[in-house]
Amino acid sequence: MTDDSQKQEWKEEQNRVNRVVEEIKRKMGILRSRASNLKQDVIDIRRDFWEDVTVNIEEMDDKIETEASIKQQAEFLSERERSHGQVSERLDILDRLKDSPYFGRIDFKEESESEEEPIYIGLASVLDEEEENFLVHDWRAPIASMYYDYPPGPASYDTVQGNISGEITVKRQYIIRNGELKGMFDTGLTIGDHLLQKVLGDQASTKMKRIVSTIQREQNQIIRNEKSKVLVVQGVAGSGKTSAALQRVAYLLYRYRETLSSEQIVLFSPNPLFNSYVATVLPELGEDNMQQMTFYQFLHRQLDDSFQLETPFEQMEYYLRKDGKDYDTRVEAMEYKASLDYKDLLDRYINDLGNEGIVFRNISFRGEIIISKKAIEQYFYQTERSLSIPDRLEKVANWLLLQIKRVEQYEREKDWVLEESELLEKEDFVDVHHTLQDEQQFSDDTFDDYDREEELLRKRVVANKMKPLKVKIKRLAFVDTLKTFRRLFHQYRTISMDESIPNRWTDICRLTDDYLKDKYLTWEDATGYIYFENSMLGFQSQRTIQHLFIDEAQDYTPFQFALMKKMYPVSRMTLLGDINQAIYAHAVKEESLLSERFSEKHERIVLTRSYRSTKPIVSFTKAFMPNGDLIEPFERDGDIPGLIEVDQPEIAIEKIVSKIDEFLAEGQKTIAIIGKTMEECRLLHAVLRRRLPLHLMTQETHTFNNGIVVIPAYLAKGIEFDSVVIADASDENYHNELERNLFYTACTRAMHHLALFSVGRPSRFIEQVPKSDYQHFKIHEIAVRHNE
Ligand SMILES: Nc1ncnc2c1ncn2[C@@H]1O[C@H](COP(=O)(O)OP(=O)(O)OP(=O)(O)O)[C@@H](O)[C@H]1O
Repeated sequence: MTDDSQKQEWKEEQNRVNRVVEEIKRKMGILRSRASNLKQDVIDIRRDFWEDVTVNIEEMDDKIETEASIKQQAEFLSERERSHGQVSERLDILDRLKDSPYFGRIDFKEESESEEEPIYIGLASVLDEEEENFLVHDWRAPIASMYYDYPPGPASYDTVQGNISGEITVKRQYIIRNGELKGMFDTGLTIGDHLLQKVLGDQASTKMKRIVSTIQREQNQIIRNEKSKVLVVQGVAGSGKTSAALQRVAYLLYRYRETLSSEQIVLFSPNPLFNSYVATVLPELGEDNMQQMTFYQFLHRQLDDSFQLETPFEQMEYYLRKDGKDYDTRVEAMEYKASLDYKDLLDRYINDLGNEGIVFRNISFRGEIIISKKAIEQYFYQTERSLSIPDRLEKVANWLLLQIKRVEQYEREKDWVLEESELLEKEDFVDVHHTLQDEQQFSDDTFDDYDREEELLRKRVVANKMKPLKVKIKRLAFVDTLKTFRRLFHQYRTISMDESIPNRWTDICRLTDDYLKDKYLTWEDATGYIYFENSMLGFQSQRTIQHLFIDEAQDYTPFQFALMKKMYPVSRMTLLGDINQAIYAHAVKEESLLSERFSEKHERIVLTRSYRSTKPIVSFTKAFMPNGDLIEPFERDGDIPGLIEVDQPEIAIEKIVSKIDEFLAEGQKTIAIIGKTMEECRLLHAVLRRRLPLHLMTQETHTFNNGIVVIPAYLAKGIEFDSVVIADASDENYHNELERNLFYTACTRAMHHLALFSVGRPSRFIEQVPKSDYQHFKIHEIAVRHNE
């Protein structure tokens, strides 16, 4: 193309941008006036609400009419509010589009057509003034999929009517800012390295970015996958798993907008910090956020307040300290209780409980046992054995409610009832009075009014008193689930040792019971207990949830996954994770959800390209991971990582401070000093806070700001920083297999710079990295003295 024709083309493209922006602005004008009319409507309806409804509650007919009138008015109001909400959302999207209406274009010639048609792709669709043709297609529209899937040449896409094929003659990318064309590239197979280079070279932020303009082909397969009930994504660090997951949510909400809403989607995230990190992506894409929670929150909300639940991070700290009480026993318990073998053991126990062993509670009223646990037990074990335990308990509950009715009749005659009737609420008296009046309409007999009133009052007193008891019975609180669960660790303590039972089983039983006695649930016990409780009392399944996303899926145990399947029985699942970032104790022995042997029927997508970090950082980190050669860096240049080895912690601190000063001088915005444990981080924070402005991130931290943070590796999961400092990369700190993964996780948080410090011998993992891939400085005391 000659210079002139290039200029001409640029001009034409800019003219088109202008036309589209004009149309967007015109539409915004219309919407603004619609929004203001709707707002005025809402204000008027609210102000005049009670004037516009006919309120008359004297007669039954009037009452019904009044209710209908209120309902109609309320519906009218909520319809206006809803419309106002929709118009505002559309305005928000158009506002974003007016600065950058599209980012891509393909010229597509359908097989049956003679001419190609340019398809412009942006964040959302825009129609022309006549509302007939698309000026911009939503990136999630079926036709837009070709932009992500094909280079110029033959291409096709699926529609509800079937597959449409043809040829892409042009594939182009744009950078448009404030309505001005800043860049334009014709691209080949991958979506322009140009643009990707630029986006990836930008600084990290405390909020995750959307990636719609540069989605890669393999990521697009995840985003648009509709076939699989269970989709497993194994992707190396920084390969865009979380990004793909979030764009997938946006895609699904668009694709199934008639039937799917954001409340029907749940994302399980690794820590509370991550929740806020990803919270802005969907709103920026014009969609509402899905429900987000950590697995800890999920389990915690199912326990009553009397339990104290250990967090996974506390378990991790215990594991990493390596010197806790009963350490070996507990570690073995962590491994075993993660497994499906343990779930089988629980199932076996639950099955046995169908014949004997459930511990029940006495039912007491006013300090007296009214139905003994023995009687409940007898009743339970007489019920039909072929029924499930929850069904049998339901029968017991019904029986108990009948018994309670009898007790109620009997209690009504007692003296305490009359005394307490004086404490009744005013409404109770009014109610009783009304009942009496109603009764009198049908009888002339008035001489026993007084007796009848007392009778009604007594009934009321006893009913009020019994109410909480009935509620508890309906909730099956007469089963002592905890005691029944604890029995397992007594009853099965000397269980015949099959292969799956761990060697330290007897000790595990003792230790488990010690914790449970104090109502302390260790993290490894939480899933088992909740599974047990739900199996006994009936699963509280969430049938409305259609899609479940599990990020960092490698950290979930097979048992946890089995529990989720029970809790979300109709949900499709997208599991995303990286086997190399498995950092929990159970991962040592147990099958991961991401391994090839994962027993669930699933479709698997593997992502091997790492986008987050510069090529030198990826080369450094892949060198010490098994199968690291499968990790492909994205071609983005940067400094090679530097390791400073010292023999005194004080010198390490000095060096860390000067490194961070360097980063700050370069204008780096987010800097993380990553430690292995919280204890290490607290120490670092205590020493460094006098020298640097920094924040300590703990498991309670829910948000973070630009600047310097001190954070343990396990809390930095899923997030990224411009520069990362590994505070102590010594062999003492990182030498076993889980520590390898922890170290990998920590280093791969860096986008642009990675600096490591080691007090004493550097980790054996660093020794696996070719010398040419990092700079190694040794500063020993002698040398320092010498320098002085
Ligand atoms: N197609 C893409 N276009 C632009 N940026 C991308 C793309 N894919 C990934 N990225 C960027 O790469 C970085 C890593 O992405 P993301 O956090 O989704 O990866 P991940 O696989 O979940 O990482 P990890 O497992 O290490 O937490 C982010 O900054 C993201 O914006």
